Amino acid sequence: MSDQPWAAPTADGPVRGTVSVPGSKSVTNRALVLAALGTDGVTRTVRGAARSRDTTLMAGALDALGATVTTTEGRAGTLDIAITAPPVFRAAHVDCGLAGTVMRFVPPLAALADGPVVLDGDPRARERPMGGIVAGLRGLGVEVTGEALPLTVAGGPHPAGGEVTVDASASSQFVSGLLLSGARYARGVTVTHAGERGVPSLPHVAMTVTMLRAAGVTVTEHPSRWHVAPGPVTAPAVLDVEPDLSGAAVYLAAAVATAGEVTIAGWPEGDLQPGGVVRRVLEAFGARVTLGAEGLTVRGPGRLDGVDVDLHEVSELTPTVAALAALAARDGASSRLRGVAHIRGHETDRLAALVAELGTVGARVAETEDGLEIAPGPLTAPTRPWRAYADHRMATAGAIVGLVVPGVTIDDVAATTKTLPDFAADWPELVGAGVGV
Ligand SMILES: O=C(O)C1=C[C@@H](OP(=O)(O)O)[C@@H](O)[C@H](O)C1
Ligand SMILES: C=C(OP(=O)(O)O)C(=O)O
Repeated sequence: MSDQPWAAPTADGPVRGTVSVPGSKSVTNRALVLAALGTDGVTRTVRGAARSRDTTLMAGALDALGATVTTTEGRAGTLDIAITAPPVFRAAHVDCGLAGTVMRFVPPLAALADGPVVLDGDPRARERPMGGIVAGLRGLGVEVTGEALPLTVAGGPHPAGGEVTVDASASSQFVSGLLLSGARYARGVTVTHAGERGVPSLPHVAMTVTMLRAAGVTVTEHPSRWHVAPGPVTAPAVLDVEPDLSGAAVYLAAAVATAGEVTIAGWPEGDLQPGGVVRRVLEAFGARVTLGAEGLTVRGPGRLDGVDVDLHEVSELTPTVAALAALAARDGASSRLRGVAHIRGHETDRLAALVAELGTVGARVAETEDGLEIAPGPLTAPTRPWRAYADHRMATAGAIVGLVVPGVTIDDVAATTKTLPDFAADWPELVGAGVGV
């Protein structure tokens, strides 16, 4: 973290520009895992990966476990990461950082190693929920020491697999993690979710299923139950990574907040990420959204509408939506964000963090059992620097607020490198120059 808070640029008019966002960390990290699980000795290339902390951590984890990982410059600032699966994974120490995808996707793969694998991460990572992975692995015949990070997975290298019931209401990544390596378990893996709440972020489980199937794995889906059959894992030789749509939403929010116009180049046609939901959420604020040859374009309204949205399926959008809701409140509109109780276990407790940080600019935000309520009222000069809590999306939420509230500074803009390595340079350029970045 730098000692100096970062001055968030204030927009002196509508923000206009075209933005190319980095590849999705969710797609990249699944692709890296599937390449490392390959059963045919073929080298696979994950093309267009972001140079972000989470993807670097995943590549580092797979390297430590014995995969051959070669990173080269890709097009437009991206990375191409070539991965060859090892004959057998080896004992290792794995740094998960603060990456949910690393801490939940790697332990099931570590069970295929021929020795113990120790996983640890940032201080906050030790507080993030791991129950579904730990209980799930034990139910599948894998010895795990610890209930959260630091964890040791004993290694096998031939885990039995079978059927397991877990409570995945704290994170969809419990399900995704168990499924991703499931084909390499002797009996495959069947995961049933049983919990007080449903599995959040279900489109991310759908992403896992789609990418497994593209890797030749047989997956059967039922409500709250998924089965991966044992068998070969043979992902395509080149795995292309789509732009990160949750990252894109931050740049699009600049148009929504300032009655501007922002285009995201290369908006994906498929439904690997919930792009349609991103569009609908921004439209709820009164934005106009169009998809054309040049990409997805959002035009912001003069006055923002309040929103009443269930973000259970797209919970990682919550900080962005909360920032826009605070701006709508300034226009006299109240908002309600629902279905996101589990984000108390994200990079930070995002509900508490949003109440505290939006409060520093005078927003009247109350935490509910499963979300936030934002009451109408003016925004005022910040009382102190906006805290990022090492959370990329808290940092970008502060930047969105800073577009219209002069004087917002962010204590740790480097937190954005978790998924958006160039944010601290791109954002001022977009806000100030009104040209493509
Ligand atoms: O599998 C994934 O790539 C992700 C799943 C979601 O996690 P939760 O289900 O814990 O919300 C999402 O919020 C996270 O940013 C990425
Ligand atoms: C929740 C998030 O990340 P993670 O993959 O670390 O859970 C996120 O990116 O908003």
